[in-house]
Amino acid sequence: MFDRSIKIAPSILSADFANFGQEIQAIEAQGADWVHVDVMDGHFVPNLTFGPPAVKAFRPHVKTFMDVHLMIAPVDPYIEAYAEAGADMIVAHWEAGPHPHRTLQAIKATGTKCGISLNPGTPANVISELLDLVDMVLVMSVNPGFGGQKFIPSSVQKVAQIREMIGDREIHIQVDGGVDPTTVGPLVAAGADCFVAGSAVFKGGSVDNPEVYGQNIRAIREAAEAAQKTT
Ligand SMILES: O=C(CO)[C@@H](O)[C@H](O)COP(=O)(O)O
Ligand SMILES: [Fe+2]
Repeated sequence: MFDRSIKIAPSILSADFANFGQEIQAIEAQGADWVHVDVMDGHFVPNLTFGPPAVKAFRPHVKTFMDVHLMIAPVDPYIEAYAEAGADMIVAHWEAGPHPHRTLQAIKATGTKCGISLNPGTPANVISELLDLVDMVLVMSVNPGFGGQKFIPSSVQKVAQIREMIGDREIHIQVDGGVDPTTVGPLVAAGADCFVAGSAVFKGGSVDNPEVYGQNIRAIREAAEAAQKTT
């Protein structure tokens, strides 16, 4: 059955880079639903993060669901490597190349779940012909590349447009960038169900003080569920 419940996916871009195994275990023990891995190439975005060997090293620590957000161009040559590394879902950017349909077919061929992401400057309607291929649409609510940026409010309207386009298809809408207890409510009302949060989850906590992660996750979830009740 399709899971329409609120899902919180902490981004390990905000974790302690010397301690990923324990950080992943801590966020899961404190209520994370998914673990979000941000892959950056220093070309599509001005930052560099995790190659397939790093993702493979994270895999045994993830007991929930690992979504891998590929901010790389070209993307097609690396899809199989990230699938083999253990991604449960691979998300590619619409802007990563001229053939997003082919990219999504390549992701599906690996057997992992499949998502398409849109930058803040990209309108919703470009994915109308791609929706039958995806399990999730990721709406970027900051320009990709870094954690800790300010939420872009027009993302709410884009989520609503995409929810309308999806109709009765079983597709998640994930929002990524600047999500916290103050920004999540309108996103839920617009139709999103999955929320990436980096700084809002990891701020103030550590593997020695993991209860703070729990408090931070609960604060986002409570704000989201409150909005869901009134929608
Ligand atoms: O994909 C990205 C950034 O490009 C994100 O996943 C960020 O890591 C989210 O961080 P916050 O905005 O929640 O701090
Ligand atoms: Fe991300």
